[in-house]
Parts: sequence; structure tokens; C-alpha cells
Amino acid sequence: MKIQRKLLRQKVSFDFSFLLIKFLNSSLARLFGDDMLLHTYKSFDMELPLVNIKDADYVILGLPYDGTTSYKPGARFGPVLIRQATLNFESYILDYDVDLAEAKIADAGDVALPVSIEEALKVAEETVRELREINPKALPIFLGGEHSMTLAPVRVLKPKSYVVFDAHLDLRDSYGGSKFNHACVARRINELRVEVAIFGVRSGTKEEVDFARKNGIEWIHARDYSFEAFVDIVSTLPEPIYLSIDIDTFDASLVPETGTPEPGGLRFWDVVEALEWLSESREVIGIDIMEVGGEKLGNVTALTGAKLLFYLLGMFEGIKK
Ligand SMILES: N=C(N)NCCCCNCCCN
Ligand SMILES: [Mn+2]
Ligand SMILES: [Mn+2]
Repeated sequence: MKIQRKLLRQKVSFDFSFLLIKFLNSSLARLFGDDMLLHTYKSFDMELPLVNIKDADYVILGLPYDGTTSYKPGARFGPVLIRQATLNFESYILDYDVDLAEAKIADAGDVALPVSIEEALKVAEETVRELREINPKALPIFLGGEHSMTLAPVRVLKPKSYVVFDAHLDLRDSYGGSKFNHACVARRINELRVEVAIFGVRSGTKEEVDFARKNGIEWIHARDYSFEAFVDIVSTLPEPIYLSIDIDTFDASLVPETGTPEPGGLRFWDVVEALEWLSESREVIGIDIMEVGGEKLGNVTALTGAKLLFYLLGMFEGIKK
């Protein structure tokens, strides 16, 4: 009994100092102009010098949701896994002669999302809107989290086209009892009269293929993917463009911890090459890297997501030079 009581007392005093530090930290942060959004929290900082949201050229925001997962859970850890995996990489990007340590990047943290998908989308939308109010010029980069969450930034940013890399068509009308399931996100976006083009596909139903044909949605199978096909299709799309990368577009060997991994996918450089052309040639108003998941820090999927994030930041920063 005595031992237990002692442990309890220790716990209480630890909690107290922890709270005190937290309070001091947030007061200091406010004093020095750090700008936390209403519904966000921070659980891990990236391995890069960061700036405040209002001063940034790029703002990162995590959407840690996995409530409609159909196979492997863990996408809620995606944003923190990606940030942690950045520790492994140099901030200098060889290919572009760009040092991300000199770029103006803000990390707005992760949105505290409710369990219900409809509610989660609402809170995510509100947060993206808040972000735009603080800094309308910065390029927002969202980290997920299930692909279902992509609907929130698309609703707010209102692009004319949606360019997506994905192993799946995501054109189902409903899945797992919900119209907002991750397997329906391209369909919901298409209903907003946004043009949809999908690359790296190797999974879908007959209904999804028919829906794509009837609605003029172009998609390229992973087996037929080429840079030329990508440029051909994306050149004709109206601007501005929202770019979404469902990490499962990559071969399952590169993303084994994603929610619904598929063998036979794209290589890392296939996607990087396409994005280099896209970032240079077309107007992109928002980007996401979704469906990163798993439970172990430094897992392969997180490394793939974090490396892609660094390349994206590097190429956009490189264009400005
Ligand atoms: N967009 C997605 N990630 N879709 C995945 C759909 C899962 C299909 N499971 C099929 C199971 C059949 N037994
Ligand atoms: Mn998807
Ligand atoms: Mn997918």
C-alpha cells in the first residue's frame, strides 16, 4: 500500500510540472507571435527551421484521420510519422541545389478531428479556411491521414481540376456504409464539377470504370503509366489544380504500412518526374500526401512520404530561384 501511495504522489507532481511547462510554453509562443490555429495541436516538429504561418511560403497541416479505414488502420499516425521520418534526410536537395533550411516553411500542426467523418470534414474545412485567412498566399501541403480527408481542402480551395496519383480509382458512390469513405473521395470531388484525372491505378470495380467512362474521367493504369501520358492529360486540364498523392500509388514495397497496399505500383522517380513538370508548368493551389500509416517510427511508408514531401518542397523552392 505504501509503495502505491508513493507512486501516486510522484505521478501527481509530474503532471503538475508538465502542465506548468505547457502553460509557459504556450504563453511564450503567443508572446513571440507563434500562430496556432483553433483546432490544432502539435505532437512533433519537423527537422527543419520553421517560420510562423503568416510569414510562410509553404504551410504544412496534418489531417490525422482513419475512421473509415477498410483494411489496415494507422493512417491517423501518418502526419506525425512523416514529420519524424524527416529526421533521416538532409535538408539540402541534391537534384535542385536547394536547401530547405532556407525555405519559409510553417508547420500548423495537426487538426484535432472528431470520430464522425462528416464532423471531421467540417473541422478540417474550418481549419483550412482559417489557414487561408492568416496567409492566403502560402502553398498549403496537407499530410494524412485517410484519403477521405482530401475533400475538406478541395471544398475550401475550389480548384478546377484534381490530379491524383492513386492505386485506386476512389470512384465508389458509397463504401462501408458511408459516402465519405476513402474509397469514394474522387467521386465526391467530381460531383463538385472539378475535373478528375487519376494516375497509377491498379484497383477498382466495374462500376467505377463505367462511372469514369460516362463522366469523362481519364485514368492511367500503373502498367501503362508514362511521363508522356501524364503530360498529355494534365496539359489539357483547367487551372488551378489541386494535387493529391495517395501514397499507395507507389509499389507496395515502398509503402507496406499504407491502409490498402497494392503490388505493381509506380516507382519513386516516376512520381517525382511528373511532379517536377507539374510544378513548373501548371498552377497548383494545394497539395496533399495521404494514406501514410503504420505504428512504427521510421517505417518504410513514412520514409517514402517524408522523402516525397522534401522533394515537393525542393521543387517548388527551386522554381522560385
Ligand atoms: N480506395 C480504396 N483504397 N479502396 C480499397 C477498397 C477495398 C477493396 N476491398 C475489396 C475486398 C473484396 N473482398
Ligand atoms: Mn485513395
Ligand atoms: Mn489508394
